[in-house]
Amino acid sequence: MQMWCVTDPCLSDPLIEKVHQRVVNITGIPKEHAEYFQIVQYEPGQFYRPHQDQNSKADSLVGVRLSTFFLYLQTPEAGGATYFPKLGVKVQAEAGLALWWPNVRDDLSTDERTEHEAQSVHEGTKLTANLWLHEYDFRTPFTFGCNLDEVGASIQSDEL
Ligand SMILES: O=C(O)CCC(=O)C(=O)O
Ligand SMILES: [Fe+2]
Repeated sequence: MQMWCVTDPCLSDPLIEKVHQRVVNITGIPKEHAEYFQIVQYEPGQFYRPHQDQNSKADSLVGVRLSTFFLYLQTPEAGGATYFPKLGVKVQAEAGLALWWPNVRDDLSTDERTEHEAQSVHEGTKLTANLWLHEYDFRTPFTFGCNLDEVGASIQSDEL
């Protein structure tokens, strides 16, 4: 199950604002450059195949998805790790932890090294949040109703 925190009451929730402000403090990437929090819940047997998060054209209005800020909100009882096969890094899902990784190289080409997968949850529920951080302002064109599919930042392209 997934949902986007793109309308009220979620969007202006003080906790969401506070978490986003912390992301801004850590990354230095302005709030407007972020997509909206995507909340994803995995039940036993659910996973997300290996992929790269960058899906937005470099010459698009919003630019590339520079990096991913990823939060674990609920710890599953078993399984559900995030695995970066090219880096040989596996992070066990644990509520309160956050990961921040780059999706592109300096020349804005996709950085295949940060390909990753959500491994299958075996027991319990895993709850997470993605926040994709763009090169340019994402929120203003989104608010004005620009068709972001056409500019390459399809906010609904991520599937479980
Ligand atoms: O849940 C995870 O461990 C990773 C999820 C992910 O890669 C995504 O939603 O793009
Ligand atoms: Fe991902």
